[in-house]
Parts: sequence; structure tokens; C-alpha cells
Amino acid sequence: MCHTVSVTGQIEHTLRGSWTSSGAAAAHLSPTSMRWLRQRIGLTDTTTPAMPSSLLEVPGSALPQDARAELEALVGAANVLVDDAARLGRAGGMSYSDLIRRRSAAEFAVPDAVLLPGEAELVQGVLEICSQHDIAVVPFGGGTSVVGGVDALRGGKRAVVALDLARLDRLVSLDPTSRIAVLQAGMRAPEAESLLAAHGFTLGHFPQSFERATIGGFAATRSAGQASSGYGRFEDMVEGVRVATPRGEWRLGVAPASAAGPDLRQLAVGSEGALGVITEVAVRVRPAPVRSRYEALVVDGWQAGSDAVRELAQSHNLADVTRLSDVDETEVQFALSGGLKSRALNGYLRARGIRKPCLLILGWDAPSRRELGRRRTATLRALRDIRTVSLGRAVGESWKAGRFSGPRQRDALLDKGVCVETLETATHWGELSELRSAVRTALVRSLRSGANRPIVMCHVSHAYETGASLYFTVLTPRAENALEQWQTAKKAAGDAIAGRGTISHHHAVGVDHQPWLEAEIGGIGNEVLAAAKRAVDPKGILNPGKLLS
Ligand SMILES: Cc1cc2nc3c(=O)[nH]c(=O)nc-3n(C[C@H](O)[C@H](O)[C@H](O)COP(=O)(O)OP(=O)(O)OC[C@H]3O[C@@H](n4cnc5c(N)ncnc54)[C@H](O)[C@@H]3O)c2cc1C
Repeated sequence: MCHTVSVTGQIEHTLRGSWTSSGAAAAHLSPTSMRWLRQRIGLTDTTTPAMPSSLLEVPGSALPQDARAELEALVGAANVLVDDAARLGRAGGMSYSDLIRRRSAAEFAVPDAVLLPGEAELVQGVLEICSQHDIAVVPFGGGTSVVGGVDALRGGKRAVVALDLARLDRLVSLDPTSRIAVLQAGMRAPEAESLLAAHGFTLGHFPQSFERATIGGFAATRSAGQASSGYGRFEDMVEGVRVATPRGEWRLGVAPASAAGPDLRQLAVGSEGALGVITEVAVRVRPAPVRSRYEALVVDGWQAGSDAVRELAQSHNLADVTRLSDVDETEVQFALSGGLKSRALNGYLRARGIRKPCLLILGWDAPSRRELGRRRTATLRALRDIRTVSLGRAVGESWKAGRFSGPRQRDALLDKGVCVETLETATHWGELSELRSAVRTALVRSLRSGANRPIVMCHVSHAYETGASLYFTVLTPRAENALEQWQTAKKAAGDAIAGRGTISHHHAVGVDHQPWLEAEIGGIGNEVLAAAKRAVDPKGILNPGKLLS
């Protein structure tokens, strides 16, 4: 019964082309904030609400009758869905382009059926049937991909099905001594956290898509959460995987470390559904924190800010959440938050010698008040040579309270005719500022036209000893040819990144990043991936067109 509820909820949300069923109403954008934004980016007073999903055209299902009968016999007729609503609910992910396509009734690929197996063994059986009938299979977790990862591409096959893992949502086992939990792949992040919390543990993986994304999706995309500085990226948490492939089941991970050749777990992690369907993930868990504290500082200018984060990373004093916004992002956060009076705040900061405010959010989790105090003191001490002004705990805690609100705000901005999208990369510290400038310039040049004054803002939220991620958000008035407007800008940014940083720090390759993959991994790299694909999926039924072209 519980499965039905969560699956229905997922369909409803996705059909509306918004993050929650209440759409833009779930965001808090005050009239003052909107007025500010209109003036800042040159937005006219238009509204472009989402159109009802009933206007979207859904082609009939092409699932062959004999294959359908076999699939129904395997997973149960109730778990083979061919109705329009179910299929439309799994047609694509949650990128800006996906949402625009749904809002404008543009064409997009719809799967011929949705399969909901309830056991790992049944996933294996589904792959065998689909392989025999030449049917493409798109593994579908939370459907939050922003790179076309769950597009229902057929790849020349007779039909394409979305293999929705929502019913694989159990905690298989928990070993408190080794601190390892085995989770089924379709479990959503909030459920994982609440099940682990009942045993005193946490995963510590909090991406902005936390509310909807799944354990299998995190593993398949090498996801990174907002607290990655403390808890690590998702691949750092993976101890083992159970993977269904058309050639049979593949289990990996018997020890915490191994010299038995290359780490093949890392071939499954990041495989984006093209090398198998992850059915279970053994993850490292940590004791749930007893204390946490978030606070905000302001640093003067991007360079001082990135020097500060580098210092923290290289001296091993990063807070669990360490997030530096550039001047533009700081301005937008202050203006759209509604709570902070930006003019008064800027006056206060100027009086303290801060000309180019860059917000630095620091958040610590700890097992005790004492440990929290120790770590906080160490972080702040490492910053002592850098001019900072404290905005205190309230701003930090308010960032924490709103850390999953971005997608709701995006829905509201989409309704107001704003083009709002993000992209990310990472590079070494020596190149970081130059790459940021190059990507900013490429995006601004591409998006500036007529009275439009695009804002391109950036933050660092994942820092390493040798470098950091750069996460860009764009706000500009939406052009009539909205898809082309963004695709042109994305190409300009991708070209600026290629060869200088990674084409994706945590969103994965999907369809959208393929043009630049070879620049990153080389022709040989592409051939290695293709050889791995041939070994596990000789007929090429798994997620065609993703990761590998
Ligand atoms: C608003 C928003 C904010 C986001 N914020 C972040 C963020 O902070 N950090 C971050 O890392 N990402 C973020 N993302 C991207 C996205 O949430 C991640 O890529 C996430 O890991 C996808 O999980 P999912 O369960 O939704 O996977 P899906 O979108 O369903 O699938 C993603 C890819 O993995 C494959 N896949 C899914 N499940 C399996 C499985 N069990 N076995 C094999 N392949 C599978 C799919 O075929 C697809 O290629 C964000 C996305 C949105 C829309």
C-alpha cells in the first residue's frame, strides 16, 4: 500500500513539471524580491504558468504483446503500467529543458511501459526478457537527472521501458560494528536517513535533490551532497554494489580496501544505468550527529574567498558544509531571501571594510558539544589571516533551513518567465579563478541580448586539497525560443570548460555532456567504456544514448 502512495505521488509531481504538487506556490518569492529581479535582469511583467498535462501528447505504447505477457507473468500485471499518466510521469528528468518541454508541450520521448519490480531477482528477470525481445531499458530512480539521464531513448530497439526502482525501498541489513548498511536502490534519501536514524546512524548525503532522489541514482551518477566536505561524495560512501546485467548478476565489494586489480566497484558507480541496474548498495554510515551549528561569514571578494576555502581544505579544517558564494550569488541571495535588508547590510559590511561581499556558509555536525567547539575553533583559527565579517548563526541556520528550497524557487521563477538553470564543473586550485571567469564570460556573452542583463552567479560547495567545484546558476529573461536559448548558452559554457576542468563534478554525463566526454577521458577512455558495455550488455539494451553515444 505504501508503495502505491509513493509511486502515485511521484507521477503527479512529475506530470506537473514542478518539484512539488503545489508548484510555484511552494516557494517564497516576495513582490519586493520579484521587483528587484525584474529591474536587475530586464524582465518584463509576464507570467508563463505551467500548462495542464492533459495538453501533452502521449504516443501509444509500442510494447509488443508477447513481451508484455512475459513481463506481467514475472512482476505481476499491476506492476507493468502502460497508461499515459504512468508513462508521462517517467518521460525525462528535471533539467530546465525538461521542464520547459513539459510546459510548452514540446516533443519528448515517452517510454512504452513502466515496470515496477519489487525484488532484485525480478530486476534480473526483467533484463533477460527485455534482452530476448530487443527492448531498451531505462533505469529510473527519483527521475531528478538534469543531464537527460532518464530520457526514454529507444536506441533503435523495438520499444523502450522505464524500469522504476521505487518498490526496491528496503533496508536489507545494518552492521553497526563495521558501520555498513545495505540499502535497496530505489529507496529515497529521506527514507534512508529516517531508517538509519532509528539505529543512531546517518549517511550524511544531502544533495539539493534530497527529497526525491534515490540511493541507486546517487551511486549511478557519482552524486555529491551539500555536506560532502565532511561526509565525502557518494562514491566515497559505497562499500559494495549488487548489479543486475543482461549477462547475469554482478556483486562487488568484499573488503574496505583491496589491491585485487582496478576497483571495479567504481565502474558500477557512475555507470548511469548503461552498464547495469544497481539493485542494492552497501554504504558506509556514521553515527548520527548530536550537535550541529551553521553560521555565515562574509569575505571581501572572490579571490579572498577561494583562498580561504583552499586554506581550510589544505589544512584539513573544512567545516562539513563549506560553501562560498561569489559577489553575484551573494547579491541575489540577499535580495531574494526577503529577510535581509540588502542595502543596510551592504552599508554595515562597507563600514567593516568589505567592498565585494562574498557569503561563506560554514556548518559542522558533531557527536558532542565539545567536539563541535573544537572543530569550529580549528576552522575559524585557520581563517585568521583572512578578513572576514561574521553575520552570525541566524543567517547560517536560515541557509540550512532553506537548503532544499532551490527547486521550489525555480518553479516560481519559471512561472514568471525566467530562464533559470545551473551547470557545474571542478578543477585544480591553480586554474579555479580563471575557469570561473571563462565560463561566466561564455554564459554572459551567449545570454545577453536586447534589454536582457543576465546574472551568472557561482559558488564553491565541494572543496578538496587540490581543487574545488564551481557551480553556476543563470537567471535571465526567457526568450521565445527558450530551448535554443539555453542550449546555445550551455554549449558555450561546455566549450569553455572542455580540457580545463571536468565536464561534470556531480551531475553525470547523461545525454547532455557527451559532446565533451572525449576531451576529458580521451579516445581510449571512450573505448574502455564501450568494451565494458559490450561485456555486460552485448545487445546494448541498457539506457541507450547515455554516458556512451
Ligand atoms: C533541483 C535539483 C537539484 C539537484 N542537486 C544535486 C546535488 O546537490 N548534488 C547532486 O549530486 N546532484 C544533484 N542533482 C542531480 C540529481 O539529483 C542526481 O544526479 C541524483 O543522483 C539522481 O538521483 P535519482 O534517483 O533521481 O536518479 P535518476 O534521475 O532517476 O537517474 C539518474 C541516472 O542514473 C540512472 N539510474 C538511476 N537509478 C539507477 C539504478 N538503480 N541502477 C542503475 N542506474 C540507475 C538513470 O538511468 C540515470 O542515468 C539535482 C537535480 C535537481 C533536479
